[in-house]
Amino acid sequence: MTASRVLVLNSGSSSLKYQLLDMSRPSPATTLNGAATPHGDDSGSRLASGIVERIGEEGSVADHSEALGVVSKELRARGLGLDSPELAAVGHRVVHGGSRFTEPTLITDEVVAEIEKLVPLAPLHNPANVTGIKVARELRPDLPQVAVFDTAFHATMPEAAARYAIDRATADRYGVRRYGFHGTSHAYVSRATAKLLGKEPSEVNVVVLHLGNGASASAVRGGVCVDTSMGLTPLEGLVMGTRSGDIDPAVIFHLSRVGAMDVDEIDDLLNKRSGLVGLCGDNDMREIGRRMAERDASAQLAFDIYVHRLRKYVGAYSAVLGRVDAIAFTAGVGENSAAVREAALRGLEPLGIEIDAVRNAVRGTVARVVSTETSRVAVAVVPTDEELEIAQQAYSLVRP
Ligand SMILES: Nc1ncnc2c1ncn2[C@@H]1O[C@H](COP(=O)(O)OP(=O)(O)O)[C@@H](O)[C@H]1O
Ligand SMILES: CC(=O)OP(=O)(O)O
Ligand SMILES: [Mg+2]
Repeated sequence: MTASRVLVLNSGSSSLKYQLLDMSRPSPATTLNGAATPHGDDSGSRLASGIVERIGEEGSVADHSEALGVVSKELRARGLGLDSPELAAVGHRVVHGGSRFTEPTLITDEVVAEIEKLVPLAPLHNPANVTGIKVARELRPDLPQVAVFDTAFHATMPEAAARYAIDRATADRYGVRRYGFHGTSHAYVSRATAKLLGKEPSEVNVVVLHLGNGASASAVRGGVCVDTSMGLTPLEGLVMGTRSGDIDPAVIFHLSRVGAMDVDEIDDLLNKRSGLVGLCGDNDMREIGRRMAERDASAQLAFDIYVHRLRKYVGAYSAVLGRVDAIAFTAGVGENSAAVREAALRGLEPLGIEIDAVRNAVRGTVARVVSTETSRVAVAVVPTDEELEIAQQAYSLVRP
Protein backbone atom coordinates (compact mmCIF):
# COMPACT_ATOMS: atom_id res chain seq x y z
CA MET A 1 0.00 0.00 0.00
CA THR A 2 1.36 3.44 -0.92
CA ALA A 3 0.88 6.10 1.67
CA SER A 4 -1.34 8.73 0.09
CA ARG A 5 -2.53 10.95 2.89
CA VAL A 6 -1.37 14.48 3.49
CA LEU A 7 -1.90 16.37 6.72
CA VAL A 8 -2.03 20.12 6.17
CA LEU A 9 -1.35 22.63 8.93
CA ASN A 10 -2.41 26.23 8.23
CA SER A 11 -1.47 28.58 11.03
CA GLY A 12 -3.13 31.96 10.51
CA SER A 13 -2.85 34.93 12.81
CA SER A 14 -6.05 34.03 14.64
CA SER A 15 -6.49 30.33 13.97
CA LEU A 16 -4.94 26.94 13.32
CA LYS A 17 -6.71 25.12 10.52
CA TYR A 18 -5.95 21.51 9.68
CA GLN A 19 -7.04 19.02 7.11
CA LEU A 20 -6.18 15.41 6.45
CA LEU A 21 -6.66 14.57 2.80
CA ASP A 22 -6.44 11.32 0.90
CA MET A 23 -4.75 12.31 -2.34
CA SER A 24 -5.35 8.94 -4.00
CA ARG A 25 -9.06 9.62 -4.32
CA PRO A 26 -10.04 11.66 -7.34
CA SER A 27 -13.44 12.46 -5.90
CA PRO A 28 -14.74 12.80 -2.38
CA ALA A 29 -15.65 9.53 -0.78
CA THR A 30 -14.65 8.91 2.78
CA THR A 31 -16.09 10.73 5.69
CA LEU A 32 -15.09 9.94 9.20
CA ASN A 33 -17.27 10.37 12.24
CA GLY A 34 -19.17 12.91 10.16
CA ALA A 35 -16.21 15.20 10.50
CA ALA A 36 -15.26 15.69 6.89
CA THR A 37 -16.21 19.05 5.44
CA PRO A 38 -18.49 19.31 2.43
CA HIS A 39 -16.59 19.96 -0.76
CA GLY A 40 -16.92 19.98 -4.51
CA ASP A 41 -15.13 18.13 -7.30
CA ASP A 42 -11.59 18.43 -6.02
CA SER A 43 -8.89 15.86 -6.21
CA GLY A 44 -8.47 15.04 -2.55
CA SER A 45 -10.80 13.34 -0.14
CA ARG A 46 -11.03 15.01 3.20
CA LEU A 47 -10.78 12.55 6.05
CA ALA A 48 -10.75 15.10 8.81
CA SER A 49 -10.71 18.84 9.12
CA GLY A 50 -11.12 21.44 11.75
CA ILE A 51 -10.14 24.75 13.17
CA VAL A 52 -8.89 25.99 16.49
CA GLU A 53 -9.97 29.63 16.51
CA ARG A 54 -9.19 32.72 18.53
CA ILE A 55 -5.69 31.71 19.46
CA GLY A 56 -4.20 33.98 22.07
CA GLU A 57 -7.55 35.48 23.00
CA GLU A 58 -9.37 35.10 26.25
CA GLY A 59 -11.33 31.90 26.75
CA SER A 60 -9.41 29.97 24.12
CA VAL A 61 -6.03 28.29 23.75
CA ALA A 62 -2.99 30.37 24.62
CA ASP A 63 -0.85 29.88 21.54
CA HIS A 64 -0.27 27.83 18.39
CA SER A 65 1.72 25.21 20.27
CA GLU A 66 -1.27 24.52 22.52
CA ALA A 67 -3.58 24.59 19.51
CA LEU A 68 -1.42 21.97 17.83
CA GLY A 69 -1.74 19.79 20.95
CA VAL A 70 -5.53 19.99 20.61
CA VAL A 71 -5.34 19.06 16.94
CA SER A 72 -3.04 16.05 17.39
CA LYS A 73 -5.18 14.75 20.27
CA GLU A 74 -8.26 15.13 18.08
CA LEU A 75 -6.62 13.25 15.20
CA ARG A 76 -5.26 10.49 17.44
CA ALA A 77 -8.70 9.95 18.98
CA ARG A 78 -9.96 9.16 15.48
CA GLY A 79 -7.05 6.82 14.69
CA LEU A 80 -5.66 9.43 12.27
CA GLY A 81 -2.63 10.59 14.23
CA LEU A 82 0.75 11.62 12.90
CA ASP A 83 1.92 8.04 13.60
CA SER A 84 -0.32 6.70 10.81
CA PRO A 85 1.62 4.69 8.20
CA GLU A 86 -0.76 6.02 5.56
CA LEU A 87 0.67 9.53 5.84
CA ALA A 88 2.77 10.50 2.81
CA ALA A 89 3.66 14.01 3.95
CA VAL A 90 2.80 16.94 6.14
CA GLY A 91 2.16 20.17 4.24
CA HIS A 92 2.90 23.32 6.21
CA ARG A 93 1.65 26.76 5.31
CA VAL A 94 4.60 29.11 5.76
CA VAL A 95 3.73 32.77 5.45
CA HIS A 96 7.07 34.40 4.60
CA GLY A 97 9.47 32.73 2.19
CA GLY A 98 11.60 35.82 1.52
CA SER A 99 13.41 35.91 -1.84
CA ARG A 100 14.71 32.39 -1.54
CA PHE A 101 11.56 30.25 -1.38
CA THR A 102 9.33 30.57 -4.42
CA GLU A 103 8.42 26.87 -4.76
CA PRO A 104 7.12 24.18 -2.39
CA THR A 105 10.18 23.04 -0.45
CA LEU A 106 11.14 19.84 1.34
CA ILE A 107 11.93 20.83 4.91
CA THR A 108 15.42 20.23 6.32
CA ASP A 109 17.15 21.71 9.40
CA GLU A 110 18.64 24.33 7.11
CA VAL A 111 15.22 25.26 5.68
CA VAL A 112 13.81 25.62 9.21
CA ALA A 113 16.70 27.93 10.10
CA GLU A 114 15.97 30.08 7.02
CA ILE A 115 12.26 30.28 7.89
CA GLU A 116 13.23 31.33 11.42
CA LYS A 117 15.42 34.08 9.98
CA LEU A 118 12.31 35.51 8.32
CA VAL A 119 10.42 35.84 11.64
CA PRO A 120 11.03 39.62 11.87
CA LEU A 121 9.20 39.98 8.54
CA ALA A 122 6.14 37.98 9.62
CA PRO A 123 6.07 38.12 13.42
CA LEU A 124 2.42 37.06 13.73
CA HIS A 125 2.87 34.05 11.46
CA ASN A 126 6.30 32.52 10.89
CA PRO A 127 6.80 31.62 14.60
CA ALA A 128 3.56 29.60 14.53
CA ASN A 129 4.57 27.99 11.24
CA VAL A 130 7.93 27.01 12.74
CA THR A 131 6.21 25.58 15.83
CA GLY A 132 4.05 23.37 13.60
CA ILE A 133 7.06 22.20 11.62
CA LYS A 134 9.11 21.40 14.73
CA VAL A 135 6.34 19.48 16.49
CA ALA A 136 5.50 17.46 13.37
CA ARG A 137 9.16 16.68 12.63
CA GLU A 138 9.71 15.55 16.20
CA LEU A 139 6.73 13.22 16.06
CA ARG A 140 7.61 11.84 12.62
CA PRO A 141 11.27 12.45 11.74
CA ASP A 142 10.98 9.92 8.91
CA LEU A 143 8.14 11.71 7.13
CA PRO A 144 8.63 14.22 4.32
CA GLN A 145 7.50 17.65 5.48
CA VAL A 146 6.83 20.26 2.85
CA ALA A 147 6.68 24.04 3.26
CA VAL A 148 4.29 25.89 0.96
CA PHE A 149 4.86 29.64 1.03
CA ASP A 150 2.29 32.46 1.00
CA THR A 151 4.79 34.61 -0.88
CA ALA A 152 5.40 32.15 -3.75
CA PHE A 153 2.50 33.10 -6.06
CA HIS A 154 3.53 36.75 -5.97
CA ALA A 155 7.11 36.12 -7.08
CA THR A 156 5.99 36.81 -10.66
CA MET A 157 5.15 40.46 -9.97
CA PRO A 158 6.96 42.86 -12.28
CA GLU A 159 9.66 45.02 -10.70
CA ALA A 160 7.48 48.09 -11.20
CA ALA A 161 4.95 46.61 -8.75
CA ALA A 162 7.38 44.84 -6.43
CA ARG A 163 9.88 47.63 -5.81
CA TYR A 164 9.35 50.47 -3.39
CA ALA A 165 10.58 53.88 -4.49
CA ILE A 166 13.41 54.04 -1.98
CA ASP A 167 17.17 54.04 -2.39
CA ARG A 168 17.96 50.94 -4.43
CA ALA A 169 21.18 49.97 -2.67
CA THR A 170 19.52 50.12 0.76
CA ALA A 171 16.52 48.17 -0.47
CA ASP A 172 18.70 45.48 -2.03
CA ARG A 173 20.97 45.18 0.98
CA TYR A 174 18.06 44.56 3.36
CA GLY A 175 15.72 42.68 1.03
CA VAL A 176 13.17 45.50 1.19
CA ARG A 177 10.51 44.93 -1.50
CA ARG A 178 6.92 43.85 -1.90
CA TYR A 179 6.63 40.11 -1.30
CA GLY A 180 2.86 39.73 -0.93
CA PHE A 181 1.03 37.08 1.11
CA HIS A 182 -2.03 34.78 1.03
CA GLY A 183 -0.52 33.63 -2.29
CA THR A 184 -1.84 30.09 -2.00
CA SER A 185 -5.33 31.54 -1.65
CA HIS A 186 -4.93 34.10 -4.45
CA ALA A 187 -3.66 31.32 -6.75
CA TYR A 188 -6.46 28.92 -5.87
CA VAL A 189 -9.22 31.51 -6.01
CA SER A 190 -8.11 33.08 -9.29
CA ARG A 191 -8.13 29.62 -10.91
CA ALA A 192 -11.46 28.69 -9.32
CA THR A 193 -12.93 31.97 -10.59
CA ALA A 194 -11.84 31.19 -14.15
CA LYS A 195 -13.45 27.77 -13.79
CA LEU A 196 -16.66 29.31 -12.49
CA LEU A 197 -16.78 31.51 -15.60
CA GLY A 198 -16.12 28.50 -17.84
CA LYS A 199 -12.72 29.85 -18.91
CA GLU A 200 -9.06 28.90 -18.64
CA PRO A 201 -7.01 30.85 -16.05
CA SER A 202 -4.91 32.21 -18.94
CA GLU A 203 -8.01 33.85 -20.43
CA VAL A 204 -9.16 35.94 -17.48
CA ASN A 205 -8.08 38.95 -15.45
CA VAL A 206 -9.24 38.77 -11.86
CA VAL A 207 -9.12 41.04 -8.83
CA VAL A 208 -9.02 38.72 -5.82
CA LEU A 209 -10.08 40.14 -2.45
CA HIS A 210 -8.95 37.80 0.33
CA LEU A 211 -10.70 39.15 3.41
CA GLY A 212 -9.94 37.08 6.49
CA ASN A 213 -8.49 38.32 9.76
CA GLY A 214 -5.53 39.30 7.61
CA ALA A 215 -6.72 40.73 4.30
CA SER A 216 -5.13 41.34 0.92
CA ALA A 217 -6.03 42.15 -2.66
CA SER A 218 -4.30 40.95 -5.79
CA ALA A 219 -4.43 41.70 -9.50
CA VAL A 220 -4.09 38.48 -11.48
CA ARG A 221 -3.62 38.71 -15.25
CA GLY A 222 -4.08 35.46 -17.14
CA GLY A 223 -3.27 33.39 -14.07
CA VAL A 224 -0.18 35.41 -13.17
CA CYS A 225 -0.01 37.81 -10.22
CA VAL A 226 0.91 41.34 -11.33
CA ASP A 227 0.29 43.25 -8.10
CA THR A 228 -0.79 42.67 -4.53
CA SER A 229 -1.57 44.86 -1.54
CA MET A 230 0.60 43.31 1.17
CA GLY A 231 4.25 44.29 1.07
CA LEU A 232 7.51 43.54 2.84
CA THR A 233 5.32 42.18 5.64
CA PRO A 234 1.60 41.32 5.95
CA LEU A 235 0.95 44.79 7.39
CA GLU A 236 0.48 46.86 4.22
CA GLY A 237 -2.68 47.34 2.20
CA LEU A 238 -6.26 46.73 3.27
CA VAL A 239 -7.71 47.43 6.70
CA MET A 240 -7.59 44.13 8.64
CA GLY A 241 -8.86 42.67 11.89
CA THR A 242 -6.00 44.07 13.96
CA ARG A 243 -3.64 45.58 11.36
CA SER A 244 -3.77 49.13 10.00
CA GLY A 245 -2.92 48.38 6.38
CA ASP A 246 -1.72 51.46 4.46
CA ILE A 247 -0.62 54.47 6.47
CA ASP A 248 1.77 57.31 5.80
CA PRO A 249 5.14 55.90 6.98
CA ALA A 250 5.71 59.24 8.69
CA VAL A 251 3.06 58.22 11.25
CA ILE A 252 5.82 56.04 12.71
CA PHE A 253 8.33 58.92 12.93
CA HIS A 254 5.66 61.12 14.47
CA LEU A 255 4.70 58.57 17.12
CA SER A 256 8.36 58.02 17.88
CA ARG A 257 9.39 61.68 18.08
CA VAL A 258 6.24 63.30 19.43
CA GLY A 259 4.57 60.33 21.12
CA ALA A 260 7.85 58.98 22.57
CA MET A 261 6.86 55.44 21.60
CA ASP A 262 9.64 52.98 20.86
CA VAL A 263 9.74 50.90 17.71
CA ASP A 264 8.36 47.74 19.36
CA GLU A 265 5.40 49.64 20.77
CA ILE A 266 4.62 51.09 17.37
CA ASP A 267 5.00 47.65 15.77
CA ASP A 268 2.56 46.24 18.32
CA LEU A 269 0.18 49.16 17.77
CA LEU A 270 0.07 48.76 13.98
CA ASN A 271 -0.03 44.96 13.91
CA LYS A 272 -2.19 44.12 16.91
CA ARG A 273 -4.11 47.17 18.09
CA SER A 274 -5.13 48.80 14.82
CA GLY A 275 -7.49 47.88 11.98
CA LEU A 276 -11.04 47.04 13.02
CA VAL A 277 -10.08 46.28 16.63
CA GLY A 278 -8.29 49.61 16.98
CA LEU A 279 -11.18 51.52 15.47
CA CYS A 280 -14.05 49.95 17.37
CA GLY A 281 -12.77 47.32 19.80
CA ASP A 282 -13.93 44.32 17.73
CA ASN A 283 -12.09 42.51 14.95
CA ASP A 284 -14.89 40.09 14.10
CA MET A 285 -17.04 41.35 11.24
CA ARG A 286 -20.03 39.42 12.63
CA GLU A 287 -19.88 41.38 15.87
CA ILE A 288 -19.40 44.64 13.97
CA GLY A 289 -22.54 43.82 11.95
CA ARG A 290 -24.52 43.22 15.14
CA ARG A 291 -23.33 46.51 16.59
CA MET A 292 -24.16 48.39 13.39
CA ALA A 293 -27.70 47.04 13.58
CA GLU A 294 -27.90 48.71 17.00
CA ARG A 295 -26.67 51.99 15.46
CA ASP A 296 -23.27 51.84 17.14
CA ALA A 297 -21.36 54.77 15.62
CA SER A 298 -17.79 53.48 16.14
CA ALA A 299 -18.65 50.08 14.63
CA GLN A 300 -20.22 51.88 11.66
CA LEU A 301 -17.14 54.06 11.18
CA ALA A 302 -14.82 51.03 11.36
CA PHE A 303 -16.95 49.33 8.69
CA ASP A 304 -16.93 52.45 6.50
CA ILE A 305 -13.15 52.79 6.69
CA TYR A 306 -12.76 49.08 5.90
CA VAL A 307 -14.92 49.23 2.76
CA HIS A 308 -13.51 52.59 1.63
CA ARG A 309 -10.04 51.04 1.49
CA LEU A 310 -11.41 48.04 -0.39
CA ARG A 311 -13.00 50.29 -3.02
CA LYS A 312 -9.71 52.09 -3.50
CA TYR A 313 -7.95 48.82 -4.26
CA VAL A 314 -10.72 47.67 -6.60
CA GLY A 315 -10.24 50.92 -8.52
CA ALA A 316 -6.45 50.71 -8.46
CA TYR A 317 -6.34 47.11 -9.65
CA SER A 318 -8.95 47.78 -12.33
CA ALA A 319 -6.49 50.35 -13.67
CA VAL A 320 -3.52 47.99 -13.27
CA LEU A 321 -5.31 45.24 -15.20
CA GLY A 322 -7.00 47.48 -17.76
CA ARG A 323 -9.64 44.85 -18.47
CA VAL A 324 -11.21 43.15 -15.47
CA ASP A 325 -13.26 40.00 -16.04
CA ALA A 326 -14.05 39.22 -12.43
CA ILE A 327 -13.80 40.42 -8.87
CA ALA A 328 -13.64 37.47 -6.48
CA PHE A 329 -14.40 37.75 -2.76
CA THR A 330 -12.92 35.10 -0.51
CA ALA A 331 -11.92 34.10 3.08
CA GLY A 332 -13.95 34.58 6.27
CA VAL A 333 -15.31 38.07 5.60
CA GLY A 334 -15.31 37.89 1.79
CA GLU A 335 -17.24 34.62 1.73
CA ASN A 336 -19.72 35.48 4.45
CA SER A 337 -20.36 39.20 4.61
CA ALA A 338 -22.87 40.28 1.97
CA ALA A 339 -22.81 43.73 3.61
CA VAL A 340 -19.08 44.20 2.98
CA ARG A 341 -19.37 43.01 -0.64
CA GLU A 342 -22.31 45.29 -1.29
CA ALA A 343 -20.81 48.36 0.35
CA ALA A 344 -17.44 47.85 -1.36
CA LEU A 345 -18.91 47.74 -4.87
CA ARG A 346 -21.99 49.96 -4.59
CA GLY A 347 -22.00 52.76 -7.16
CA LEU A 348 -19.25 51.24 -9.31
CA GLU A 349 -21.55 50.78 -12.34
CA PRO A 350 -19.41 53.24 -14.35
CA LEU A 351 -16.59 50.67 -14.00
CA GLY A 352 -18.90 47.95 -15.36
CA ILE A 353 -19.44 46.47 -11.90
CA GLU A 354 -23.06 45.71 -11.00
CA ILE A 355 -23.61 43.63 -7.90
CA ASP A 356 -27.04 41.95 -7.69
CA ALA A 357 -28.55 42.65 -4.26
CA VAL A 358 -30.67 39.49 -4.21
CA ARG A 359 -27.96 37.10 -5.42
CA ASN A 360 -25.43 38.70 -3.09
CA ALA A 361 -27.67 38.22 -0.06
CA VAL A 362 -28.09 34.47 -0.60
CA ARG A 363 -25.79 32.54 1.73
CA GLY A 364 -23.87 29.65 0.28
CA THR A 365 -20.77 27.51 0.57
CA VAL A 366 -19.96 27.00 -3.12
CA ALA A 367 -18.46 29.37 -5.69
CA ARG A 368 -21.13 31.59 -7.20
CA VAL A 369 -21.68 34.72 -9.29
CA VAL A 370 -23.43 37.55 -7.44
CA SER A 371 -23.44 40.23 -10.17
CA THR A 372 -26.34 41.09 -12.47
CA GLU A 373 -26.80 39.50 -15.91
CA THR A 374 -25.71 42.76 -17.51
CA SER A 375 -22.63 43.41 -15.37
CA ARG A 376 -19.53 43.63 -17.61
CA VAL A 377 -17.38 42.48 -14.68
CA ALA A 378 -18.49 39.27 -12.96
CA VAL A 379 -18.60 39.60 -9.18
CA ALA A 380 -18.03 36.21 -7.55
CA VAL A 381 -17.92 34.68 -4.10
CA VAL A 382 -15.31 31.93 -4.26
CA PRO A 383 -14.54 29.95 -1.10
CA THR A 384 -10.80 29.64 -0.74
CA ASP A 385 -9.14 26.31 -0.08
CA GLU A 386 -5.59 26.93 1.05
CA GLU A 387 -5.48 23.44 2.56
CA LEU A 388 -6.31 21.61 -0.69
CA GLU A 389 -3.83 23.75 -2.60
CA ILE A 390 -1.10 23.07 -0.01
CA ALA A 391 -1.90 19.32 0.00
CA GLN A 392 -1.68 19.14 -3.79
CA GLN A 393 1.60 21.04 -3.91
CA ALA A 394 3.08 18.95 -1.08
CA TYR A 395 1.92 15.68 -2.61
CA SER A 396 3.27 16.47 -6.06
CA LEU A 397 6.66 17.16 -4.49
CA VAL A 398 6.82 13.81 -2.65
CA ARG A 399 5.02 11.73 -5.33
CA PRO A 400 6.00 13.42 -8.59
N1 LIG B 1 -20.69 34.91 8.94
C1 LIG B 1 -19.74 35.83 8.93
N2 LIG B 1 -20.01 37.11 8.64
C2 LIG B 1 -19.06 38.05 8.63
N3 LIG B 1 -17.77 37.81 8.89
C3 LIG B 1 -17.42 36.55 9.18
C4 LIG B 1 -18.37 35.49 9.20
N4 LIG B 1 -17.72 34.35 9.52
C5 LIG B 1 -16.41 34.67 9.68
N5 LIG B 1 -16.23 36.00 9.49
C6 LIG B 1 -15.00 36.77 9.60
O1 LIG B 1 -13.91 36.02 9.11
C7 LIG B 1 -12.76 36.26 9.92
C8 LIG B 1 -11.83 35.08 9.88
O2 LIG B 1 -11.50 34.80 8.56
P1 LIG B 1 -10.46 33.63 8.20
O3 LIG B 1 -10.28 33.66 6.72
O4 LIG B 1 -10.91 32.36 8.79
O5 LIG B 1 -9.20 34.22 8.99
P2 LIG B 1 -7.71 33.80 9.22
O6 LIG B 1 -7.36 32.69 8.27
O7 LIG B 1 -6.95 35.04 8.92
O8 LIG B 1 -7.57 33.37 10.64
C9 LIG B 1 -13.33 36.53 11.30
O9 LIG B 1 -12.51 37.42 12.01
C10 LIG B 1 -14.68 37.15 11.01
O10 LIG B 1 -14.54 38.57 11.04
C1 LIG C 1 -0.57 36.61 5.87
C2 LIG C 1 -1.78 36.72 6.72
O1 LIG C 1 -2.16 37.81 7.08
O2 LIG C 1 -2.40 35.58 7.06
P1 LIG C 1 -3.75 35.39 7.94
O3 LIG C 1 -4.81 36.14 7.21
O4 LIG C 1 -4.02 33.91 7.94
O5 LIG C 1 -3.48 35.99 9.27
MG1 LIG D 1 -6.21 32.78 6.59
